[in-house]
Amino acid sequence: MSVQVPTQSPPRLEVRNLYRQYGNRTVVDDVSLSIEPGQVTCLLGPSGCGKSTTLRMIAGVDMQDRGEIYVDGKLICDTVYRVPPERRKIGLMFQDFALFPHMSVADNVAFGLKDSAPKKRLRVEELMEKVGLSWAIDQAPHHLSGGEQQRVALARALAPRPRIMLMDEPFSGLDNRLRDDIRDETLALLKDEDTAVLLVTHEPEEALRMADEIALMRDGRIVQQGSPYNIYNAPVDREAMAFFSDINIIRGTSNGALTDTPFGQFLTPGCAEGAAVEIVIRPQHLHLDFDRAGQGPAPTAAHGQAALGIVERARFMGTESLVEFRMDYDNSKLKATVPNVFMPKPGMRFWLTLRRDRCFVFPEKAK
Ligand SMILES: Nc1ncnc2c1ncn2[C@@H]1O[C@H](COP(=O)(O)OP(=O)(O)OP(=O)(O)O)[C@@H](O)[C@H]1O
Repeated sequence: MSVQVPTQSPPRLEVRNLYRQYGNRTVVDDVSLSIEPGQVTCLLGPSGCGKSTTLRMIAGVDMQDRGEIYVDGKLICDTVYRVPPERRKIGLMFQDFALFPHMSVADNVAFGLKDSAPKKRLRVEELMEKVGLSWAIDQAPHHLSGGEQQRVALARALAPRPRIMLMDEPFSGLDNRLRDDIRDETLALLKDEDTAVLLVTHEPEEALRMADEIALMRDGRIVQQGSPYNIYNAPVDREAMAFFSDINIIRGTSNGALTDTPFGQFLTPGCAEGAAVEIVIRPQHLHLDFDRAGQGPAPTAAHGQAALGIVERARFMGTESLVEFRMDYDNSKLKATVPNVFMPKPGMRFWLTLRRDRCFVFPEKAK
């Protein structure tokens, strides 16, 4: 009897061990990624970390020094073999998406299509309806607003049914309110077309909002890859945590498997005795209690021990308030956010506790 081995289809896009050097500087350092149809992966990282260079190599407009790129399991580029950009079935969308000004919207969208005129028209009409711009099909691009032009650019990029869409900060030229709408519509359309998407951004909110998977990049390398939830809630190191929000750092020294802090003891297994340790927590996970004649709340398992802080400054931020404290134990500063309006006066005393399940312990970085 023969046993049927289930065959798994290869990822839509797979990048294996890409390297790129400019001069003697490595700007893309061993980057590997794989993206399934209908999946959005965000390449997220600070300016200059190598995101656009990675995208350009996948698009075929730059060439890697090492590594391979596959589409649907087929090699499209290594250091010897190279499918030219126009034959990769990859759509591109960049911040400066410039439509052709001398062509109508319909001709712009049909630009990459090789079908007969009636077929082209059908595809253009279908896409214009999907982006909510059927009324603008025969207009000149300059009659449309920035957001509408962005939608036309999206329709143009999607018209040839690319199997993969590469997007480099495509929404950064739009104002905030418009950007949220266009992001959501774009996402829905890309999912509808079952396109695999690699989106480059340096904005964590954009990645959290759009990505099925985030690849966090730093100095040319992917330092962490996973779902937005995991990247946010299980950061690999302090920098990964700080990329998404403000952080507070409480420093201590490991004493075997424990580290003493003014907020109580923390388990620090694996840290050498005497090693410097950082307990890192986001401002929204600090808890405040009023001072009761010099007394704070009793220690609990969930919040540990309370430490006294003196208010230095409080600011209202819209949906929450940010309070900055000078800590009584060593004059260090800690920040706490509180929902809604909470504006204590400078000099007021509060007892601060930490949500222990939201604390991360990292070895202190060598200076
Ligand atoms: N053609 C080039 N020649 C030399 N250096 C380059 C070239 N292209 C990019 N670089 C350098 O490589 C590094 C990575 O650039 P890249 O554009 O990939 O970064 P990025 O993460 O996309 O940044 P940003 O978000 O600012 O666009 C930068 O330091 C950049 O100056």
